[in-house]
Amino acid sequence: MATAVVIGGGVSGLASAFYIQKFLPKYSKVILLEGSSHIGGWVNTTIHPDGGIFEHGPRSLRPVGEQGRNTLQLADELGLSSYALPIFRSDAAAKNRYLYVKGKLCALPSSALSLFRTLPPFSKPLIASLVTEPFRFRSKESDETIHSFVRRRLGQEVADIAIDALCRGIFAGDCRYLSVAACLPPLHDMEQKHGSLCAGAIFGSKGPKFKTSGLTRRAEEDKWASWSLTYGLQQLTDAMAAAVTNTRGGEIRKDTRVTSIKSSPNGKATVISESEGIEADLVVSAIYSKDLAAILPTSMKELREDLSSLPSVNVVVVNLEYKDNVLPVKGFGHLLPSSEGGPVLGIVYDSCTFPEHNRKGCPDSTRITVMLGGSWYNQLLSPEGKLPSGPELVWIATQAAAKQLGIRSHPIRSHVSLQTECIPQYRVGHVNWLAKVEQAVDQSNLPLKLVGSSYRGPAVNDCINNARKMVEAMRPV
Ligand SMILES: Cc1cc2nc3c(=O)[nH]c(=O)nc-3n(C[C@H](O)[C@H](O)[C@H](O)COP(=O)(O)OP(=O)(O)OC[C@H]3O[C@@H](n4cnc5c(N)ncnc54)[C@H](O)[C@@H]3O)c2cc1C
Ligand SMILES: C=Cc1c2[nH]c(c1C)Cc1[nH]c(c(CCC(=O)O)c1C)Cc1[nH]c(c(C)c1CCC(=O)O)Cc1[nH]c(c(C)c1C=C)C2
Repeated sequence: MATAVVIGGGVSGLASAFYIQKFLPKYSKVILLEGSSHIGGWVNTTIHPDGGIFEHGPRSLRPVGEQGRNTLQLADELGLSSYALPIFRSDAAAKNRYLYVKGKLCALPSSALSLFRTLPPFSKPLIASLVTEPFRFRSKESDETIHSFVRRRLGQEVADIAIDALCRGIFAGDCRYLSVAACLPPLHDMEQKHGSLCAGAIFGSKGPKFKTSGLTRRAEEDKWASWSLTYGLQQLTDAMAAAVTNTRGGEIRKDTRVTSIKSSPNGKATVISESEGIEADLVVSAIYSKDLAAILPTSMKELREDLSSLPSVNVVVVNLEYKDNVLPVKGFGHLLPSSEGGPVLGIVYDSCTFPEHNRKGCPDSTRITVMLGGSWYNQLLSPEGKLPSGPELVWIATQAAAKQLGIRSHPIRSHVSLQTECIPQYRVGHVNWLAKVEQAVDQSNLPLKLVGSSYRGPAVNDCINNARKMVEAMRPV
């Protein structure tokens, strides 16, 4: 009888436990240990008694690529297909994304035709950057910042405005530090293999054609741009948790923080929490690398130091709800490039993307989420280093909505969450860092595997797919 212990009950830990049960029957016991009372990690949905939904973490998933299809397949397996809420590619919520620059909302290009127009805040049509792109020099470096990569290939303006904002809207981070090889591997590979992004887009492999069924077929045939679930994204992690506990030998223990891992002489490990020690044949770490460093044996000094060196950012998430339809435009949301200054990263127009999540009987109400902080978190702090109080943060977010969207009314409901160290920042050299860390783990005497947003992508789809790949690599041939 073999035992697997999964540390961390976020989407990565839940997916690891689910796939171990599915593909590795030799682990007759699969025990997931979660330090807090909440299962799902950053996936966290509040459903108010009137049916109105606030997402405090991720809110939509992409259906495309290996990762996107894998999550759809998982949702199918979990019996969630009738709960899927798609955004179609033709919907305003899919087509319209905005930048807020110099006091104006500026629509980003949403069609091939719009590439030929000069769209503010850009000084020339984006096609001008694309036609010269194949002739830009190819870097000899194995990695560089996203900003320098895009400036080199597409010009200063695209890097300073569009890519700067995009990195704030995905990593809450600064493209002048983030690694292109680790954060945007498809773009990096296009240059490495084809010499240019345009050539890569034209001649690059389109990837194998996958057989589709169930949700993957619906998503492809009906042209989904992204999706959520009737009860928000936590419905996915709740269903994963239910599947794990309903399978024989599966167990989830909440409020069980792992304090150390020790190697045992028989190749096993003992996973120690405040209440007990569990002897495990396999240990999966599904926690932030810095948290893993803190529970590894002190003898693993270099690995602990490496794991601790991965930075991450704090994000303040403010959900606001207004009684009426107060949005001046329809779309997914808007982002602010860092040149705008201040701690506001962007605003998501939740009631436009998922009107089904509005409170019952109030289809015209407006829900938005103001995201603040990230790499600019310090700008939120007082000179004494103190974060404003909850009501002060609601005021800051409401003022941002008033200035950027012209919303003058008072919110009828609000919620503030401080998400501490929530998005790891893959800086230049991350790929080498990861190779070194993984080699050290393989050579250690612990039966340890690493998954989670610290390593190969922060998107929920990445977390789930990387957990599946980790488990599949251990399948007997
Ligand atoms: C505001 C925000 C918006 C986002 N938006 C999107 C989006 O739109 N789309 C998208 O794809 N992704 C989005 N993401 C990213 C995505 O949500 C995360 O990267 C992903 O959920 C990380 O999952 P994880 O399981 O790897 O880690 P986590 O969610 O961090 O889970 C780790 C778990 O381990 C537990 N833990 C830590 N230490 C211990 C210990 N010692 N013992 C036991 N348990 C421990 C923690 O309590 C936590 O529950 C967003 C993230 C944030 C913060
Ligand atoms: C303003 C801050 C943030 C917003 N979302 C996130 C932050 C930090 C976090 C986040 N958003 C997405 C992902 C997953 C990426 C993936 O590979 O799937 C994460 C970690 C999705 C996403 N959000 C935006 C884009 C372009 C993407 C990529 C997927 C897609 O095209 O849907 C842009 C965006 N994010 C936010 C806003 C307001 C915004 C744009 C208008 C909020």
